[in-house]
Amino acid sequence: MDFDVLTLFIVLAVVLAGTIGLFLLTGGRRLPEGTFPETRDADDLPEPDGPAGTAVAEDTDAAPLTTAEATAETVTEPELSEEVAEEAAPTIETPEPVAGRLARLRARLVKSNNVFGRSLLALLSSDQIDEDVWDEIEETLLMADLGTEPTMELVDRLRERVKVEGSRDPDRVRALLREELTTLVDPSLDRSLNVRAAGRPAVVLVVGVNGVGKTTTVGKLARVLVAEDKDVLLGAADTFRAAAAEQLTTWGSRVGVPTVSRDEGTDPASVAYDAVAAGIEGEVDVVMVDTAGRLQNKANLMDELGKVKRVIEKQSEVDEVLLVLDATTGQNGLNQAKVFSEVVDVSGIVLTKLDGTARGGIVVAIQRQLGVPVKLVGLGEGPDDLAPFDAETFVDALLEER
Ligand SMILES: Nc1nc2c(ncn2[C@@H]2O[C@H](COP(=O)(O)OP(=O)(O)OP(=O)(O)O)[C@@H](O)[C@H]2O)c(=O)[nH]1
Repeated sequence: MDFDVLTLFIVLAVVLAGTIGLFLLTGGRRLPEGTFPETRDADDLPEPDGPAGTAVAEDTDAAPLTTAEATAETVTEPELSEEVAEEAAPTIETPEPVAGRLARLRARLVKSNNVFGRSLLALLSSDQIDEDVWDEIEETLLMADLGTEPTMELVDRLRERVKVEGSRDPDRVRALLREELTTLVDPSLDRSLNVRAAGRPAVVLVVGVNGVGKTTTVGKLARVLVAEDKDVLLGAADTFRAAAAEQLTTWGSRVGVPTVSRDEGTDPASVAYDAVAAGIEGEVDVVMVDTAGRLQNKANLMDELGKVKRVIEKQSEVDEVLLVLDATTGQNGLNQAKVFSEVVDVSGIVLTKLDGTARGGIVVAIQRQLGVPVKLVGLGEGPDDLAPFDAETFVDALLEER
């Protein structure tokens, strides 16, 4: 009898202990069979109905838990994920749309450059165009950095046409000047940017002397490309100054574009190589490589630039080599353009700071000397102050009445 009581007592104790243990393990919730989540990737889970996460937020008290609910509870820490989301999503700027940007920049071009056009018009409309007037016209063209040869050519053409037509009517004179200037600026040149490549990113290399606006141009151009829905990656191959890489990174991050940069003093060719490799790996549309400013008469620096291009070419063609020239340096830019072209085969010119000068004639001089088209113009320090160059718009802006 004593033995039976003892056995019963032991059995009851074991059952009670088991029940308490189970209760503690399950936290008091009833778990339906086969629904307890093992840790697994979210990808393995069935799609919950409705927007992600809402079911968990609304249903926490209801039993039983579904697999998705239970897993979400295990894996997701809402406060933590909100913090991460905030940190990972900085405010991305939306670049100015093309139409608005171009209208604004055209007005700026008119403002700084039509002094040149208007004085030409005034001279050509004068009652009597004697030798003094022709000398003044010549001087105006030279002052605008048109270059000697194009100036002589234009004056000859104008002399001839004014003589034949004999008209001083301002509208007629404007039309005539417009035609001749447009011919000089050459609307037939292909000014499109080569930023499309089949099966790989297009590679753009940006070069020039110090302080002309290379980094700014890369930043502005990245915005233009982002506005055109292109995936862009930047390479900071200006390793002379740490600040240059920071400047570029800032430009990029403002529009959500990543930048590959390395420590100051790193071989710029290796940074360029890494940037292009990252672009290929990430399957971006365009990789733009910024380089350090260098004087065209420093042979070692020009050799270094040649090496940057050659090293990139180990894994990709370079589709566009943009030489950035400061319009305010006038004819000086021509020497730079010549030497850079010999070293890296320049395919397009970016003429910056055209907002600060009435020397728009440099466009003609450069194209003549190099046979390379001006493709872009910088018209201010603002992020959206870069415009594609168009011969007719440019000439119209020169001759526009304000
Ligand atoms: N007004 C005006 N300023 C410009 C334009 N483009 C660039 N700048 C200014 O020119 C200065 C030099 O620009 P950066 O982009 O740093 O020139 P950089 O060629 O990269 O300079 P380095 O790397 O030192 O050779 C900056 O103050 C720019 O804001 C432009 O189109 N108009």
